[in-house]
Amino acid sequence: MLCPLNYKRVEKPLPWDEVLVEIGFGRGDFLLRIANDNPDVIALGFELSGIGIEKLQKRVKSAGIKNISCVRLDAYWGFHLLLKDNSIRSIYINYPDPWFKRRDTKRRVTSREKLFLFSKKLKKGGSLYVRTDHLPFAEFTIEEATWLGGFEYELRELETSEPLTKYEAKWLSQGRKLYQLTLVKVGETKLIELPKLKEVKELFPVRIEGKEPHTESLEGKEFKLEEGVYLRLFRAYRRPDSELIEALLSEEGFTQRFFIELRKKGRTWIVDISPHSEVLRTENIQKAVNRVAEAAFRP
Ligand SMILES: C[S@@+](CC[C@H](N)C(=O)[O-])C[C@H]1O[C@@H](n2cnc3c(N)ncnc32)[C@H](O)[C@@H]1O
Repeated sequence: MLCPLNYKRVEKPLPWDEVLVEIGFGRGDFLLRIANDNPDVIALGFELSGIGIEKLQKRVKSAGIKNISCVRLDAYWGFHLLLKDNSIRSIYINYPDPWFKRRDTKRRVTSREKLFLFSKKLKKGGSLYVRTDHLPFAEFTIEEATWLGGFEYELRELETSEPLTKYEAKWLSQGRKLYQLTLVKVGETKLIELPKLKEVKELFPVRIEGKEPHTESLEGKEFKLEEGVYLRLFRAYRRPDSELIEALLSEEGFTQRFFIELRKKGRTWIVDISPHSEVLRTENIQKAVNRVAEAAFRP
């Protein structure tokens, strides 16, 4: 099993029909434990921190655990891109960032859009377990789940002296009260429209004959490629026969940062994703290449 697994390269969705998923595994103590306790099931972890991924990779290797996989990706997009509907037995979220301010509630890992997606991917009867030291976070999650429908819930105070994770140890040492919220998928939810990321098999370079680029004029520009899809260009790096421009593409909130390369071959310039940038190949990445080629060679 790959840990880390490169979500840009794998066939999607992954072929797994029975998965345990942890969101934000930190050091990985809990993920290792559920993998050990359930050797016949895949335990998949999503984590944004590269350090967390590296630490887990080392521990998985040295312990010789075969049923763990991990991905460095926002769990929301991980669920969206990688997991089959009705394939998850349990989802675990231990001590998520609470995003205290009301205006930040959309960022919370249990906002209604995310709960909707989790529900789609959970098997019927499957559960989402959230541990937190922040009671308003648990109450927020209950409000969101109640609005959505399709879940039963139980909220209880945790009585433990054996920490499961780094943050659990930290909060226990400070004498904080801890809570466990369990949401069980019992039926269908209200529908929420999900973003559409269209992957393509291949990206095609653009060829421009007999003109010279002026990437300097693109620095700092922003383009709307379609509704909800924005391309922002940063610094350009120029040499006589090759130029690079740094780009950020946001597709309904899924962001990718990469370089677009312009390379001269004879009288032809070839515009393509730099071989040093690996991207998730989407229709909009192709549009970004096309747009840069068009704009860079405009007289
Ligand atoms: C407060 S720490 C808790 C870590 C660990 N679960 C523990 O209890 O010690 C939250 C972790 O979630 C990760 N994280 C936050 N948002 C995430 C997301 N959308 N997808 C994946 N990981 C996320 C952060 O990088 C961080 O490691």
